[in-house]
Amino acid sequence: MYNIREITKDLYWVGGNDRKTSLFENIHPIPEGVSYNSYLLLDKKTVLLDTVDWSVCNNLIKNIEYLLEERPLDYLVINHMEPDHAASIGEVVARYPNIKIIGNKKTFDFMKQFGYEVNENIIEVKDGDTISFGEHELSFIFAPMVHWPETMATFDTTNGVLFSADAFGTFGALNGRLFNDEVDFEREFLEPARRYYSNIVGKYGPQVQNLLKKAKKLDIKYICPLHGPVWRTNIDYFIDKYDKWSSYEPEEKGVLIVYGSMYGNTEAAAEDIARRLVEKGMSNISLYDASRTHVSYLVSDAFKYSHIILASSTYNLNIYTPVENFIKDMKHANLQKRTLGIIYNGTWAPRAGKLMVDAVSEMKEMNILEGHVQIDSSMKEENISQMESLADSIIESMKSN
Ligand SMILES: Cc1cc2nc3c(=O)[nH]c(=O)nc-3n(C[C@H](O)[C@H](O)[C@H](O)COP(=O)(O)O)c2cc1C
Repeated sequence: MYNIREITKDLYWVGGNDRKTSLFENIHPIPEGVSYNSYLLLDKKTVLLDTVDWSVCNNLIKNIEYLLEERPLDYLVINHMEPDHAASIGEVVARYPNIKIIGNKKTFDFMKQFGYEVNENIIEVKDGDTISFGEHELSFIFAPMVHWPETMATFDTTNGVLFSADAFGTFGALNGRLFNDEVDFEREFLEPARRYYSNIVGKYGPQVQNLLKKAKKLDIKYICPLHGPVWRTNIDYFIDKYDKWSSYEPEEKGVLIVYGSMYGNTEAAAEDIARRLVEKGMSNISLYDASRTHVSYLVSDAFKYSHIILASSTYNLNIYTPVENFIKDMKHANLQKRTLGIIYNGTWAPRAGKLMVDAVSEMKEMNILEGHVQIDSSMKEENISQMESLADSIIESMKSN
């Protein structure tokens, strides 16, 4: 059975929702599900913009068949070759063998690499090229590394629809809604959107900035991403979030505290610093046990908050592995411009402190506050003044930021 939504004249959402996959990219938990968006333009010619993940291929085919009635499918635009959007290309081509595929040189290189036949039925476009399909003219805007090298966005110059590929996407199934004004975005989607951005696209901030510069020159009326809601109101709100995230500016003054603790003593230190911060007036705090929280949530909050406190016990002369993993993932996401406090623990060779400082020092524009707190197995009276002064330095550094 079909399940489609009309977006604007001649344009339909023909994608599907996935609530079965537990790990997106086989890494990131998605308890909120995810949508794979595909769009069908019914002009003099018919144009499908991207396909979907294999898990919802049947939904896509039913939706296309319903809308096309007896018409052929003339064109497929591939904005992104990642399999969560491209896995259904083979099925679409098998059903519509005369379809012409529009992409760039790298799109077709990747199609071959993924085992698709690339024959004479392709149209290779260059950055800025346009093609008219009747009333609608589509312009192709290259967006390399947002988030693969072949990625492009497509802009309908007739009605101002931007097909933005993975940019402006988010985790979260749509549950019948499609447009941003049909959901409570801040409540339901902002955290999944931040977690999606920071973990999937976060590394490519400069490339996202390039796309935003190109987008500024367009009169955008709708943003149609490959995951999550379609934007048709308050578009600047989401563009502003993207501008912040991609320039690595924190969204909020606040403190993310991440601890790694086997027997609870480092955890007690994390609790202690949290309480001191609140008593000094800073209550915008998130505190996580790195062993129990998937690292994608930690990276997401690292993009959100201005300050991070790392509290780790020493583990076989190293940083406790889940905390080390978090630092590595922040580095992989290219996170910058944060202020950090360090608390570390050890019983005979407390090396975690120095190792955390070394690891964070390799990242750009990270301000590591002086006065690292060393705990010898468990917190003692003599640690209280150190904790107090770390809390004071955090509050003080917030004033100057
Ligand atoms: C497997 C294991 C390895 C450890 N390795 C070290 C170490 O190399 N150096 C050290 O000073 N303490 C080491 N410790 C002690 C921990 O750092 C100890 O758990 C900590 O001081 C107490 O903090 P916690 O209650 O937060 O775990 C190790 C403990 C365990 C269980």
